[in-house]
Amino acid sequence: MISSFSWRSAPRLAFDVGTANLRVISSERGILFDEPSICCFDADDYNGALVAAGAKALPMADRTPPKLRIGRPLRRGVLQDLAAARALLRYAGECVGVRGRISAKSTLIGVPADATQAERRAFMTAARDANLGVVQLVSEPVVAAIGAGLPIMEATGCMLVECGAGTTEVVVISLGGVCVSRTVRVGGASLDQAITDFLHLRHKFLIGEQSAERLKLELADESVTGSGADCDMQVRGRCIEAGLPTVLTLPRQAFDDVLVKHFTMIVEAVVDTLNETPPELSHDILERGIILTGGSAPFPLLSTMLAKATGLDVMVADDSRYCVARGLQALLAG
Ligand SMILES: Nc1ncnc2c1ncn2[C@@H]1O[C@H](COP(=O)(O)OP(=O)(O)OP(=O)(O)O)[C@@H](O)[C@H]1O
Repeated sequence: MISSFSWRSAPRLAFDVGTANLRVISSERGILFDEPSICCFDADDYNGALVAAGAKALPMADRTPPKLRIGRPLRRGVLQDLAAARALLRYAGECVGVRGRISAKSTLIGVPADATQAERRAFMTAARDANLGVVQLVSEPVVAAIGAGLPIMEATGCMLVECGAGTTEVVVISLGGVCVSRTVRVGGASLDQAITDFLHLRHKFLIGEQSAERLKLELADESVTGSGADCDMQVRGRCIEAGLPTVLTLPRQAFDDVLVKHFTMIVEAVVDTLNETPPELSHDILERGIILTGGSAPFPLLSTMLAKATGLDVMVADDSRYCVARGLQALLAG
């Protein structure tokens, strides 16, 4: 329940720690820091000295010699690399002017709604090690709903799908609490991986993480590719058979199966959630439709498939990738 967020001294900062991006938010100035969730360490150094973090570390991914190690704090929404989390949180804190230890009860961190106790403890440990003081964890989809401007405190059901890089969270919220929820550990990052696997297995063609991300964003942008089959996609990488760098040209349509398979997992989670939703809340959702938030929300095929499977209106929130950040700012402002 939102009303249970209470603290003696008001929090000053909030951290939206995502699989793809880390954002730091203040109540007065909004987003102070917005960079990729990635670090590069010196693998030869006993203490694993930090070489670069955030935007400076991103171009290093897939391009490191053996003496460097790339670390990503989260995988599929779960904190998996504590050293990277600690280093990135500390770096972000320093970028926004955190010096020394923040006073107790001064930081909010958004976490997936289904985070286990162990996962929550891992976030607390990373935040403590990064000198962020005592932290309050808040449920990301609820915060996203606040950021999307949904009337979550009212006696009416709102269905929201938070589409991130590592997780997709489906919630039905009413009276400030989550009534029904489902989390699937798929998102923009697993779609990048599915595209990479498809090119590897079907076309014997290797591409890196950043090329997969660029290709996915092109596929998502129908103003560039159109939604029809008559557009060609050019992919730069290495042909396995020739062993040489080359350009592969494929029709846009060649990626349809990969995209449909990926979004089907999300559609199933939404349909399962609707199946469990009590009838009065179903009535409200019929009127209000489904709201999509998060960075992966603008993919047009997702809205199309959801509308077809449910018969409901599907709307992407304004500036969907910043809904969690806006919600955290609203919570900080009280
Ligand atoms: N226009 C777009 N269309 C489709 N996907 C997009 C678009 N813009 C960004 N993305 C994807 O959104 C994802 C990042 O979203 P977001 O910042 O909400 O994730 P995150 O908070 O880091 O992840 P999570 O909350 O799942 O841990 C990336 O996978 C990125 O490729």
